[in-house]
Amino acid sequence: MISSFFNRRAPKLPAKPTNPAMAVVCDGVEKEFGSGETKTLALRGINAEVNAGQMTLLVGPSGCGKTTLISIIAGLLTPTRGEVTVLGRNLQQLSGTQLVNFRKENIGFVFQQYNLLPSLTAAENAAVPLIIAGEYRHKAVAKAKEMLAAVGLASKTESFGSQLSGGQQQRVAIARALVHSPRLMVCDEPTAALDAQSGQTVMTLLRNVALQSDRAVIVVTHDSRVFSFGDRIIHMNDGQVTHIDETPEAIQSSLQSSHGH
Ligand SMILES: Nc1ncnc2c1ncn2[C@@H]1O[C@H](COP(=O)(O)OP(=O)(O)OP(=O)(O)O)[C@@H](O)[C@H]1O
Repeated sequence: MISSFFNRRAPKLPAKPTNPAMAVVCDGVEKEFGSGETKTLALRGINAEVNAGQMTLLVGPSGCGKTTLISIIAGLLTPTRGEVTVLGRNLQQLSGTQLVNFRKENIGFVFQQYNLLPSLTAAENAAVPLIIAGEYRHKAVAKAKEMLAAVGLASKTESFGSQLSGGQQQRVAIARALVHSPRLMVCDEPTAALDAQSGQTVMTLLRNVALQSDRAVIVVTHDSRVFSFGDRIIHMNDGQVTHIDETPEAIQSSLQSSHGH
C-alpha cells in the first residue's frame, strides 16, 4: 500500500514560466558534425539569451560556429545536446511538421545572398512567403507592396532583381522576410555583399522596420562597421560564447578594439 503510494507518479508541475522578454534561450547547446575522425564539435555548450525588443549581434572569427548557432535557433538544424527555447516554445519538443509551421509563422530569414527569383518582380518576390502560406495572390502582392514602401522601395515594386542594386535587392529580401510579420528575424551576414553606405541603410531598416517591443532581431556579422547598431553583442570563439557586451559603452569599446586590429 505504502509502496504503491510512493510509486505513484508525481503530480504534473505547471510548465516553467517563460520570461516574455526572452525571445531565445539557449541552454547547453552543443553541435557535432560528422563522426569518427572527421567529427567536428562546432558548438561546445552555448548558454545565451536574446531579448525581445533588441537587436543582438553574433560576432566572432570565421568557423567559430555563428551560422551553426543561428541555424539551430531558427530550427533549421537540431542540436546534438542541449535545448533551445524560441518565443516560449522548446524547439526540441516540436514534431517535424510543428517545427516547419512554427518557422513559417514566427521566423524571418535574411542571408548574404538575396536569393530573389529572377523571373518575379520585387513585389512578387516579397509576396512569396504569403503565397506559400495560402494567401490570395492579389492580397499577398498588396501586402508586399506595403512592405517594399516601408523599406524605401515604393517606386521599385515592378522591377526585377537584375534592375536593382545589391542594396536594393537586400531591401527586397528584408521586405520578403518581414511580410508575414515574424517575431524573430534571423540575419546571416546581411551586409557582407554591400558597400558601406548600403550596409548602413540595411541595418537602419532592420532596426526601424523589423524591431518592435515584442520582436527580436539576430544578426550574424563579421562587419565591425555595423556593431553600433546592436543593443547587445554576443562574442563567440571556437564554439563557445566568450563574452557579451550589454551596454553602449561596452559595444563602443569592442568597436574600437576591432578597429585596432
Ligand atoms: N554541415 C557541416 N558539416 C561538417 N562541418 C560543418 C558543417 N557546418 C559547419 N561545420 C563546421 O563547424 C564549424 C563552425 O562552422 P560555422 O559555419 O557555424 O562557423 P561561422 O562562425 O558561421 O563561420 P563563417 O564566419 O566563416 O561563416 C566549422 O569548423 C565548420 O567547418
